[in-house]
Amino acid sequence: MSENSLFETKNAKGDLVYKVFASSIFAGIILIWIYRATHVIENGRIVWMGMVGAEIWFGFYWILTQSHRWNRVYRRTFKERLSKRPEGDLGGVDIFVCTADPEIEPPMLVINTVLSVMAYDYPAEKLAVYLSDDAASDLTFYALLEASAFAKHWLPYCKNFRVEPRSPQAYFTTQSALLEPEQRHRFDSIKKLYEDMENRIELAKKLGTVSKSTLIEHRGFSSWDSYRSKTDHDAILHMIIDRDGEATDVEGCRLPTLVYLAREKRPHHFHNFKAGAMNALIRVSSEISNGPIILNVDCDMYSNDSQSIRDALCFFLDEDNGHEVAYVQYPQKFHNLTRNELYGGSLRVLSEFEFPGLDACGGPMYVGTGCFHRRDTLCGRKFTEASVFKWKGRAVSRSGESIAELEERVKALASCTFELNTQWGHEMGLKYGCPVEDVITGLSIQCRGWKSIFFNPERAAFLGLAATTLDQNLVQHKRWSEGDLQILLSKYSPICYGLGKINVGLIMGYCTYCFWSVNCFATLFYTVIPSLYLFKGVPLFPQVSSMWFLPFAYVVTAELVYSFLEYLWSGGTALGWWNEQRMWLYKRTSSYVFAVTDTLLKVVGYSDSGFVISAKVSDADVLERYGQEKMEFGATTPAFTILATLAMLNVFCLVGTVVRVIWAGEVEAFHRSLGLQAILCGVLVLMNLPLYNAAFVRSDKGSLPSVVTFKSTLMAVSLCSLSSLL
Ligand SMILES: O=c1ccn([C@@H]2O[C@H](COP(=O)(O)OP(=O)(O)O[C@H]3O[C@H](CO)[C@@H](O)[C@H](O)[C@H]3O)[C@@H](O)[C@H]2O)c(=O)[nH]1
Ligand SMILES: [Mn+2]
Repeated sequence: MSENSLFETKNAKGDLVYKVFASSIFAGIILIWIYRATHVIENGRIVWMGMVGAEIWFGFYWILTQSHRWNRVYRRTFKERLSKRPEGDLGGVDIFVCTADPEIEPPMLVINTVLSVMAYDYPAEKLAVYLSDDAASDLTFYALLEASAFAKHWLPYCKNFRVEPRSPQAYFTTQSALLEPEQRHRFDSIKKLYEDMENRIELAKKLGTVSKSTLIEHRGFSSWDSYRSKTDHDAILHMIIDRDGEATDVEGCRLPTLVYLAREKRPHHFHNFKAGAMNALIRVSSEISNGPIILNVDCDMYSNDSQSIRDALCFFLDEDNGHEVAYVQYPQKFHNLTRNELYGGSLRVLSEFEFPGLDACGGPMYVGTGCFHRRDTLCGRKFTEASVFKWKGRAVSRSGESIAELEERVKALASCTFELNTQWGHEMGLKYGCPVEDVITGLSIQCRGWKSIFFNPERAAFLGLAATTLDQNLVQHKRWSEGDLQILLSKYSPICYGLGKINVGLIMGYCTYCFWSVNCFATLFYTVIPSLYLFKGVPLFPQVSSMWFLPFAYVVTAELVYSFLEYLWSGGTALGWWNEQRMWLYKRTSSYVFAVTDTLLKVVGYSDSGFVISAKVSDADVLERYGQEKMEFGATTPAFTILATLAMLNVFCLVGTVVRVIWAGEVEAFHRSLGLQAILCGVLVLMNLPLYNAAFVRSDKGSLPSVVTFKSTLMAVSLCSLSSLL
């Protein structure tokens, strides 16, 4: 590392210890395989094959996950060295915020994100913020106008008092009362301004319309004259703040450019969801600001650290390694998690272990938000040794063009027909046709020779909203696991496409996610068959007294203890780990099942995968239960039917077995041959305690609907009786 390096990379501590440990697990897995090969179950060939299949799968999958842990690297930046360079050395950064539905993503949420990124500690004349609104909502547009006026007070306030975070909502809710008198006064007045703005926006939302005077005041609203519906309208583009214009804040300083864009939508033109929105933004921004660096965030992911742009630039501008870097990905973090992460949505282990592991093999995936890209790479440019990062983008010249003329010209880039017969969505921009446009785009960038960087600073750079109900979590995971599986089956499969282009460890790393959903088969088998056979009194695992018992016991216990420690090291709680195990089970037995089925249907041409937008607001009573960490089962969905059936089945098998053993006095024989099976079944029952509670005890709206309880009980009883007849 030289004196001028802008970042440093360190290897994880305790690497060797981990490698020894992992090798011992691997030995255990091999022994389990040998045991199965040498102990065929005589009267039950099919079940034996199922057990073999599941255990081969688990072993194989475990090997894949080692790519995340074998080597890990952690990054640190030296911003102070960057700031020694003259400010003039910094260039344009364009920030894209995407929103798609004013009901699911309320305008107040969206503008808080917008304000937080407008307030980055970065020269305003080099910053441009673009909001893409896939709903073309005049309410969102109105809120953005309000935000632009509020920004004139907010930005100087943030800079004068160096406040963090710079999302006003987050700032006002976390700010303590201990302020210097001078700031106190400004604080009160800015808070009042914010609340007034909020009231006006909420009022407009309630009335369903913006006040007449506002309508007349701003020419922008006339764009809605020809609007028919959110899937049928012209492109709408407004430069709300033009940094080259006269606009300044209340202290006379420049403001960043602010642009509203709703790309054209027509019913017979497919819009490609977020990927389509991003590509329209890439083109539109290239004619307005053309910043060589693009940051993209979801509308709920506000900036929590005003220094993040400078951190990210340390990687691109580093003299030794910056030329290889295509994108810098920050972890997704959330501000609405409960203490014990009821739905396991914190992605903790992913941020602390898995992505640093990928980073050691060539770089993390692109996960759609909190990611800084080089514009030219995103547009398809290949890596060469000469890819040294230069600020000199094509300067945008506006020779004598008025804002209205500029808007009119640039709008054409956001039309439905613009992309016809072009490479957009294929070789250029984000890729189309996959529910995880981000992952497939990142993979193809890496396959063109680029590296990426994972940067997980002490202070979270971005904070978003995690899903707050079980159903939402399962739906989100269905989208992710389905998208990842589709990548595996597409021409961008990391195995075929990536081989020879990226590191084998990285291919394995991608495969861990691509094979997520495939886990459903082995998991379903393991949660049903051993329990049913326990009920029948047929052993499927070695006896406790046998030597073969040891590898099973070792692999399972050691892996559980390790995953527990990993979770604690990542900053989680013990109960949080337990909750995550439950979610692990629930995702594998529901989301992943649907992901696999839908993907298969898509392959044969029967279905099309969409993009179900994650809910960002919930009813007050749902939120209250979420706060109390009570699982939300209050919906009649096929997913809940599966989960409840499995839960009932296991409890019936366990209870049935206990009754039988005590009745017949077989305790000793049972202990010897069915010990492991009973433990497995017992653990499944323990994991499902919240479900039984929701089915039989609770009576609030989050309890399991009685039709689901009834259906699942019926199915579980039928399965148990069927299996004991066979
Ligand atoms: O047609 C669409 C659909 C979605 N979005 C936006 O995409 C973002 C992400 O959508 P969300 O419903 O919040 O999905 P998540 O599951 O939370 O998103 C994760 O996973 C997605 C891929 O499945 C990535 O695109 C996201 O960046 C990543 O945060 C939001 O800002 C949406 O407004 C659009 O702009 N247009
Ligand atoms: Mn989201």
